[in-house]
Parts: sequence; C-alpha cells; structure tokens
Amino acid sequence: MKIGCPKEIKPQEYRVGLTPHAAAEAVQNGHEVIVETGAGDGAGFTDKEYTDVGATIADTAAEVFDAADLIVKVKEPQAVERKMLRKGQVLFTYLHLAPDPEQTKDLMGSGATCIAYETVTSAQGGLPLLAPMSEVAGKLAPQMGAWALQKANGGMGVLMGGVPGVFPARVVVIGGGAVGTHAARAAAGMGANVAVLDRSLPRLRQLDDLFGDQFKTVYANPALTAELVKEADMIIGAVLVPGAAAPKLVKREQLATMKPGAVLVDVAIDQGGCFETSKPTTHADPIYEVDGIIHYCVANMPGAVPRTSTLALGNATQPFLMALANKGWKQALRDDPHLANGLNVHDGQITCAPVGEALDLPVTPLDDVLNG
Ligand SMILES: NC(=O)C1=CN([C@@H]2O[C@H](COP(=O)(O)OP(=O)(O)OC[C@H]3O[C@@H](n4cnc5c(N)ncnc54)[C@H](O)[C@@H]3O)[C@@H](O)[C@H]2O)C=CC1
Ligand SMILES: CC(=O)C(=O)O
Ligand SMILES: [Mg+2]
Repeated sequence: MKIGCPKEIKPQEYRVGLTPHAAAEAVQNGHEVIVETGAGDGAGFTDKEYTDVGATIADTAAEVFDAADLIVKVKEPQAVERKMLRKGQVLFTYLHLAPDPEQTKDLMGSGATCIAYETVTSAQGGLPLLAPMSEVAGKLAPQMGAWALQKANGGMGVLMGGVPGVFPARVVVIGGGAVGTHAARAAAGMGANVAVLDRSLPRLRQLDDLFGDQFKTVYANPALTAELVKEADMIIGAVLVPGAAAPKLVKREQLATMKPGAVLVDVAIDQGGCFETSKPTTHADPIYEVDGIIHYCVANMPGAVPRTSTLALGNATQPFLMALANKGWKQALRDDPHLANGLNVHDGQITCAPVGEALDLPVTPLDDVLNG
C-alpha cells in the first residue's frame, strides 16, 4: 500500500503525522511511504531521516495526495487539502466534525473513507488516540492561562502560586478526564488552589484516590459550577462527550459575575468549546476579551510543542496505522471494533452517530458499511 504524509498547513501547526520510526516500520512491512518535503521540519525530523529508512520525498502535497492510498496527518484537512481527497482513499487524522459542517460536507463530497483519531476507542475505556494530545494540552493549559493572567496580556495580574502571605490563583477545571487531570496536576504543581469538576462520581472518586490533597474534586452540577465560576481566577474547559459538540457550561451572562481579568482556557474548543463565548483562536493570536474576561481558545494547543507531541501521537497511532496498511481499512475495522469507532465518513455517508446528531445528518450504521 502507498502511505502518504503531507506537511501540516494549519497555521502554526508544526507536528507531523508520521515519524521516521513509523515510516521505517511501514517500509519493513512492504509499504511504500511518500512524505512531503519539509513535513518533519517543525518536529525536528529532516527529509534525510525519512529517506534513510526507505521513504520517498515528494515536492508538493498534491503529489502525496495523488499517489497515496492512505493519507496520515495530524489536523483536520484544510479546504485545499479536502479538494485533493478522492473516493477509495483512506484519511487517518483528527477530524472534530461535530462543530464543523463545512468540513463534513467536503469530506462527504470527496467520497473518501475518513477515520478520526478522536473517536477511536479502547477496550480499557478512554480514547487512545486523543489521550496523548490531551495529556499535552492539559499540561499546557495552566501555562498558557498563567501567561494570559499577566496584566500586560489583559489578565488580572495574579501569580499562579502566590507568595508567602498572598493567596495563590484559584483554578477551576471543568472535566476530569485526560486534559483535566493533567491540567489540574500542572496547576497544582505551580502552587495554585485547584478544584476539578466532573459529572461522573466514579471519576471523581478515582481522582481523589490518585491525587489526594493535590486538588479538590467537586460534582459538576450547574449551581455549584456557577458558584465556583464567580470565585475563579482561571477556568479550564476540559469536558468531552465523545464525537459530540461540547455542552456550553458557562453562559455569556455569567461573565458579568466573574472577576474582571479572569481567564478562560477552553481546551474543548476543537469540539466547539464549552464556554458560550468561545471561538477558535491560533497560536499567533491566541487570546481575546469578552465582557472583561480573557479567552484562550487555541484548537491545536499541542502544536506549540511539536517534538513532544509528534512523538507522543506517533506512539499511539502506529499500531492502528499498521493494521490499516497491512489488512486494508475494511478488514482492519472488521477485526477491531475500537478502530471501527473511528470511522466518521465513508463514501459520502456519516457513520458516527454523535456527528450525525450534531449536524442533523442521517447516519449509516457501521455494520452496513463493514458487512453490507
Ligand atoms: N485544544 C486542543 O488543542 C486540544 C483539545 N482537546 C480536547 O479536550 C477535550 C477533553 O478531552 P479529554 O480530556 O481527552 O476527554 P476525556 O473523555 O478524557 O474527559 C472528558 C471528561 O469530561 C467529563 N464531562 C463530560 N460532560 C461533562 C459535563 N457536562 N460537566 C462536567 N464534566 C463533563 C467526562 O465525565 C470526562 O471525565 C476534548 O474536546 C478534546 O478533543 C484535546 C487535546 C488537544
Ligand atoms: C486533539 C487535537 O485536536 C489536537 O491535538 O490538535
Ligand atoms: Mg479543528
């Protein structure tokens, strides 16, 4: 099979979908690997590292899309990339379709088979291809929020850890999954006073057992959430309903109840955001203000640390990529129901129920596609 890896073109996205180690394994398994020139530069991988393991370098993305049976990427295909997809081709990447009707329409129109990292599941529970990037984004969130809290950046001028005699920043993390746990640990490590909210009591018990007094756990009912929102210096949005658009947990009218210069870091922005006033921003222009509250809503946060992120993502995607390449997509999905949950679009049809619900589009059952 021909596996193609284009250079990422989303603004300030420096990760790459295939590491030289992954390329080597694909070549050893008898596949042809085509990488766009410079694709690995941002993550510190040279073209030579790919050619040394037997990959071919292409001058343009068009050559990669033209040649490949299977395209491996990091971020959702941008409009110009979507035009290059074709029926029968397999796309393996993050998609985040629920809040993105335009991308969904284009992918359906392309006829391609589109497998989204973020809805692949695992037998142990959780989302194995989202988790590594959630770990990165979670650890980054307090760091980015701390920067936004600085007065020169529009924030209220509060130091995360405080100093002797002065109370530290109050950080509220909504959602205690992969992002939330790593964010809470990092914020607590910076000395902040941290509370984690989740609507899953078993998850809160687990966090309490694992982390003890490092941070407090709170059940996420709307009234309690509203109380904590008022007192917070920083709120980190880290909720997820897999595949679906994020629920809006802080409404615009609540901003008036908050401290002026408080910071909202909406990590869930890739699923549409969990604060009503969130809209996607970029690393180049990451923050904006609404009603005196600073918003940080970068949809590809791990792109800020592409070396760590590329290696972490590659560790997780590689076994699935090899299954798709070695068996062909249909057999790989028949053999592994967790990988099958990643199928979002096939030959013009939506196959992921939460995406269909979010966008009011009909959903074709996976079984019809795989065994019909
Ligand atoms: N902006 C970025 O660069 C990145 C964004 N993300 C996004 O971060 C979000 C969180 O991802 P993960 O932590 O991996 O998900 P996860 O599934 O590990 O955790 C989500 C948590 O949210 C909780 N939850 C769901 N609805 C809730 C509600 N109404 N109130 C309180 N808690 C609620 C769940 O019980 C779960 O514990 C996702 O949207 C993911 O795509 C992940 C990585 C990078
Ligand atoms: C998960 C995601 O959207 C990212 O890593 O950019
Ligand atoms: Mg996106």
